[in-house]
Amino acid sequence: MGETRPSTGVVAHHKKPMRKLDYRGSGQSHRHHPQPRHDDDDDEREVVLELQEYDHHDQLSRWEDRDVPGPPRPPRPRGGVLQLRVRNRHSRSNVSLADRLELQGEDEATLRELLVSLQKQVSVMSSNLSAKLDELQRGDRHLETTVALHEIRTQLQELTRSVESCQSEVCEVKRDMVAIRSELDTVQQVKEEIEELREYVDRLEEHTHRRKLRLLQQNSLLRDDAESQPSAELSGAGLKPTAQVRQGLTFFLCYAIGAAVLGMLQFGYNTGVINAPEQNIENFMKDVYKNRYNEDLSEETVKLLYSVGVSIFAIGGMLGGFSGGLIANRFGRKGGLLLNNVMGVGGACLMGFAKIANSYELLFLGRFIIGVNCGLNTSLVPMYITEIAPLNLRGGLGTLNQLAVTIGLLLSQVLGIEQILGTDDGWPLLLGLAVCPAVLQLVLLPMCPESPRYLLMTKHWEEEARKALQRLRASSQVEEDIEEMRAEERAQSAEASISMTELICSPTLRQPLFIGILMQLSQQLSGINAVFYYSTELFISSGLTGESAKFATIGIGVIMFFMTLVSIPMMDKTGRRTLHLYGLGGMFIFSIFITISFLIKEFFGYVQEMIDWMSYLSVVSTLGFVVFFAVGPGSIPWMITAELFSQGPRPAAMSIAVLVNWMANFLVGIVFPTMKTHLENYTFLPFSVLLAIFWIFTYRQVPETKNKTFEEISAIFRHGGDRSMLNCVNALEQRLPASERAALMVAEEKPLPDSSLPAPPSRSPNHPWGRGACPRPRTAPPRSPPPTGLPPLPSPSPMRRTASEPWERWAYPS
Ligand SMILES: OC[C@H]1O[C@](O)(CO)[C@@H](O)[C@@H]1O
Repeated sequence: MGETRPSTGVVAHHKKPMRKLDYRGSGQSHRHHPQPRHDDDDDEREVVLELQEYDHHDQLSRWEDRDVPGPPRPPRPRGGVLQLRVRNRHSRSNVSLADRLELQGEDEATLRELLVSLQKQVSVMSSNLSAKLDELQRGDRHLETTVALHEIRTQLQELTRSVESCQSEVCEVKRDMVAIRSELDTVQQVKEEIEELREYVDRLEEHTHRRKLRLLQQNSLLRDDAESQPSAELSGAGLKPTAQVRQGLTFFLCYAIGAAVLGMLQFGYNTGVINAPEQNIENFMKDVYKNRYNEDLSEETVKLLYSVGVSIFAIGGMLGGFSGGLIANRFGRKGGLLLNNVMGVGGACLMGFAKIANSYELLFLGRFIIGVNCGLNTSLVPMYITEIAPLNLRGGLGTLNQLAVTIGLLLSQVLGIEQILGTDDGWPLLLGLAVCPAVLQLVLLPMCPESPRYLLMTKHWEEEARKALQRLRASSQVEEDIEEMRAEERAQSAEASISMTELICSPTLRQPLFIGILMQLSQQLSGINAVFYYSTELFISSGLTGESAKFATIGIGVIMFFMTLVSIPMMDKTGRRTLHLYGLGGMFIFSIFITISFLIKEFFGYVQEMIDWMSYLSVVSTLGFVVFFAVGPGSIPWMITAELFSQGPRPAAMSIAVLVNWMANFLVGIVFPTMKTHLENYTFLPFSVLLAIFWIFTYRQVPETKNKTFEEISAIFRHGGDRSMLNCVNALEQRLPASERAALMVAEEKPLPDSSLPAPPSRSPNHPWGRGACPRPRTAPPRSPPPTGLPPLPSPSPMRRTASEPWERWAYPS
């Protein structure tokens, strides 16, 4: 009974022929049965092992050669087929028994042999089989790989499509790259041009610095040599004597400053005038009330009414100070001052006639109007002085603002004593005398020139500006000043004026504005007015008699005046920042001494000697406090606020800073009595703390403005308020060796050839912005070079040559 397995027909396809392993045991070992073998004979016992094997590689390669994705392929045949056929010869039925027995022994041995051989064969087969299985398994992996490859192929095709679309994108990107590259070239070109422009500006700045240096040195040299050197020597050195006159104190400069500071005198006078006749004014109020309502005013109400009279002045001051910038731009510095005097006269008259009119309301109104007048003065006068002063005298002349304030204060203190006008009949005249500075200024001011900076940079009246400068400098050689103004104008993009909102929002102007405000606060919150308003009381409370306390207060005014006078020459030598630091530092120390003197009185008041000593200490401390105020914080805030800004933002900045000053002044006046009640011996301690804070702030933030042009000061803030520049007086001065400085003085006095001057960079005609499209929107086409040989300068806008409005014709008679 043969057991067969059908072999698969796929065999025919294989390259490798079917391998047929034929193990026929009978033919190998049995000699008794040499019968021929018949494959189909079922007597024969045979073992046939057929092993069919596919050549998978062949099959795979044929499939894989088909590159067109076809229908799903049939599953591959799994490996090969093993056929094992065992046929038993003993299955024949016609064999005899003897034969059978004979055969049995043989057969057993044969069978055993066969079995052994079969076992061998099976083991060979099994090892073959496992080898085959291994192969087959490898074949499986091939098949799986094929499927995977198919998938990969599909994905590859998709990938190909994506690559194609990517290629088109790459083309586009390439085109963009080309465009970007050309733009980069353009940017590079622009960068180079900016670089050139920057170099040009640097050279221009250096040129201006050198010119300034020459002017400064001329002045100091001429001052030193005026007595010792013959004029021939000066001209031999190439220095024109006119230069000395031009940058020095000319008659018109002194005249104009004298006329202007009357406004500050007015401020000082009205600040102090109300203190001395306090009792007389309160009597007047009581009388008026009694006459009107036929009843007495309570002491409290009188005090309240009096404090209204005092503080309404500060409220007017705030209003006037704040509107100063607006007035300065609309009517000019001189024009504004002239108009302001109308208010000065009006306010003074109202106060002077209040008693005759039997009305304390008139007194209040008069105080308010004179307050507005003083507020405007504190804004306009420092602005005017700063603008007309030559660079090297700006500090000293700026100090005259405060000197005038102290004169006004002193005058009011002296005139206010009982022996002069501090009486029930005298006080209206005392207050009404405020008409004098106003009238005097009305008379003097029309002859003064308007600020040339205002004329040139705000109004663009070049001719008027030149004339004004010529009068102020007493020379026709004013081109250098004009040039400095133009440089400033160019640097600020010809901004005629800047509004307050623009000022507050501008990042470059915010820092100087903050400094300006803090400087004003350092003046008022130092506690100076606490001393001024309440000094008599302070002295009495620290042990002085009423009489000596009054004289000590006048003494304070006198000291203040002299110290301010002394500080004038120091301003342009030592510098504003340094003096302000000295001033605040000294005030801090003496404020501590004031507190100590109060404490000594508290704890050792029972010892008479101690009381005497303490009175002495308190007077000396207060005087010291005032002396140091005069050194710096008295005058510097007024001038430095004007100095910190260039022409455009200056009026708006002054308005804000002056408003802050008045507000702080008002605050101290209102709060100090309460402080005294609550803090007692420690009343001055808050001022000490504030003084320390202001000192630190000044040290860290305030730049030195001495000998710097407005443009140079603005540049400090444009460059981010570089701390290293804070105390630098003149960067270029320090960079130049002494020999070069001396050479410059001589060489630069001669007109400079065009070639020695920085040449403005020219823009290529194919510049990407196009010709003339360079972003300098506010400048106009260049004009012809000025005589000093500087490069062509742009003019900000068409010049209006003459005054046209009625007030202008009145203010600037031609
Ligand atoms: O000189 C003292 C006076 O100076 C001011 O500070 C103005 O500069 C006044 O507020 C003060 O009364």
